[in-house]
Amino acid sequence: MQALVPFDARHPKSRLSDVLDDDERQGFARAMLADVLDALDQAGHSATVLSTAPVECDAPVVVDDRPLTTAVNDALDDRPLPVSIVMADLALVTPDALDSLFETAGDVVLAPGLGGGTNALAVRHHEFQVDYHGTSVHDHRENAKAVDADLGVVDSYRLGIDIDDPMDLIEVLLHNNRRARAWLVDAGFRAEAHDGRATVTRPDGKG
Ligand SMILES: Nc1nc2c(ncn2[C@@H]2O[C@H](COP(=O)(O)OP(=O)(O)OP(=O)(O)O)[C@@H](O)[C@H]2O)c(=O)[nH]1
Ligand SMILES: C[C@H](OP(=O)(O)O)C(=O)O
Repeated sequence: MQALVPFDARHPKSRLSDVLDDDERQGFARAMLADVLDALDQAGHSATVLSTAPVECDAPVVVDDRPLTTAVNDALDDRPLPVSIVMADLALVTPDALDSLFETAGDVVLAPGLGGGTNALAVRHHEFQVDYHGTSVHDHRENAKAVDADLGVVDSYRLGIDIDDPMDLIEVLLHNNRRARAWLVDAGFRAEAHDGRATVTRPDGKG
């Protein structure tokens, strides 16, 4: 299945600004993007990055600086279905997790994110439209119903965790073994246990 990977190359991961400066957010976002692209490649799927600005990565890049929803809906209209939309901040994703998305039946298959987002989609219905931000998973359920699209949902922690906030970084240190984790370790981040809970520290840096 063809995959679109939306990526904000201009101002990525602003919710991490308390622990990463501008350059660091650019570097970390690109490390997560590379891991997502690797997983898609290993799962045997061709990926195109739908980016707000040119970006160096191991996939073709389409630059579209319009808002996410507009850019994705137009990209869907321009391509034969099925198409998946896999977010570039799914640092825990693996080929097996992606297979669970692609193999789940439905005209529209959702991989919900924590907090109401839509971390990944598989679209097999030509009238379905995306509507990101806010509680997009609810909006996508409604949009599927509005066009009589059968809905599938993937129950996957590796697809369900996107890296938005500083508290999400522990998941990368614990469950990613690729570029995103290496980037955090090189930047001085460490996972530590305190009072039975895993926490992230960065002894020598911001955060
Ligand atoms: N092409 C495109 N991708 C976007 C846009 N906004 C977000 N994305 C990507 O969509 C995915 C999920 O969005 P967010 O979690 O909001 O990512 P983000 O905008 O980098 O993070 P914040 O600045 O903290 O909101 C990420 O992989 C982003 O890179 C956009 O306007 N255009
Ligand atoms: C793009 C957006 O990501 P979030 O802001 O929820 O991380 C969404 O999933 O609707």
